[in-house]
Amino acid sequence: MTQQSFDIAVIGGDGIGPEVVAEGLKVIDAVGGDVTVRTTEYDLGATRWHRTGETLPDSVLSELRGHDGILLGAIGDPGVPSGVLERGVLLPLRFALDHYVNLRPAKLFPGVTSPLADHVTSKGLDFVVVREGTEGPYTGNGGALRVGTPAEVATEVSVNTRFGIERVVRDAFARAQARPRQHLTLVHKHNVLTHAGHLWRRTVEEVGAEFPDVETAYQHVDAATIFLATDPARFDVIVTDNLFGDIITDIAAAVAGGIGLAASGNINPTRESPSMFEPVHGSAPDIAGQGKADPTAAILSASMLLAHLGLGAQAERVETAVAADLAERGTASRATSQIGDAIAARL
Ligand SMILES: NC(=O)c1ccc[n+]([C@@H]2O[C@H](COP(=O)([O-])OP(=O)(O)OC[C@H]3O[C@@H](n4cnc5c(N)ncnc54)[C@H](O)[C@@H]3O)[C@@H](O)[C@H]2O)c1
Ligand SMILES: CC(C)[C@H](C(=O)O)[C@@H](O)C(=O)O
Ligand SMILES: [Mg+2]
Repeated sequence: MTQQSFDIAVIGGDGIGPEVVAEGLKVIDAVGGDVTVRTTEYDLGATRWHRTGETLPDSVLSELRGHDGILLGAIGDPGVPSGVLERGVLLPLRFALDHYVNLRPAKLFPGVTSPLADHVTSKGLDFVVVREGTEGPYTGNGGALRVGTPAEVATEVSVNTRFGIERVVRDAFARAQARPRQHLTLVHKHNVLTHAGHLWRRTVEEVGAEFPDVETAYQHVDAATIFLATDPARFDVIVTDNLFGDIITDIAAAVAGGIGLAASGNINPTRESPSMFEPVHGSAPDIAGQGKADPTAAILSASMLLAHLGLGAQAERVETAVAADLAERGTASRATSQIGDAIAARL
């Protein structure tokens, strides 16, 4: 078999980011075989900002574009004003690299304890959220007037384009079509957000005509949170906007065994720019530096990266090793590096 080699950019970032990414890299190394993964580390986040005042320099962005994929830990730090790094590093990466599919699987692995009752989880919990990644209220379309006065006004306009919705909806339908259940739920709030909501609803109806095998459903986002907590088995693929997707994927992570297990991919399906894989969680300042963050989400994100590179067999091996580790782990608390070592050892 021919040796395959890939160039991966690594952004540890802030807080527990570098701690969990190190374990993801350990696992990628352990996959070995005829795959060579060269990694280049990029220093982005609070440390760089304190040192230089920079968030995401153009030169770094253009170097990142030259890689086959990006593995990221987390961005955000309590020592930096809120939003500076999130809006200065993380979102510019997702926007500039046109990561319009933010893919967030939620699956309850055997042996993992969910906060949901057994009779709820016995029906299964295995769905994927396709979160739009480049639009909605995230675009920065807004502003503030008369700041600090009693007459202050602030706006954050949600931007929804037919182009942006259609491409992510088509991707979600294709994913639903390829899954055994062939079911897609649109989550929005078209009873109140009538302009954006109806555009999403019509787009789902129209694109859906191209996927006659896929059954569709609709849920308002508030009701969707009920069913995520009481009957997650009803979901197969969920498609939703950027902000609703952010919120429901933290709930999805919680019911699937915890935020330490939830992986994600910021994907550019056209492959015109590298996709970026990262845990759903953030920099967890409350536990940073203590070696107790769960690196499983970062390891599963690394596995999604391998799959994206066309290394499906290797990705499956990682997922199998993670499943075995989770089944054995029980409620024992283990250090970040011990979990990474145990999963790598299974490979
Ligand atoms: N993609 C990202 O880079 C990303 C995602 C979410 C939040 N953030 C940023 O991270 C910072 C902290 O945000 P937050 O506190 O709202 O969310 P968070 O996800 O960092 O933490 C929420 C809770 O989950 C726990 N937690 C998170 N990851 C864990 C892990 N791997 N193992 C065990 N426990 C874990 C934390 O200890 C905390 O109690 C903020 O600056 C935020 O903007 C970044
Ligand atoms: C940090 C923040 C910008 C980010 C988001 O809202 O997308 C995070 O919460 C996530 O879920 O990746
Ligand atoms: Mg989030």
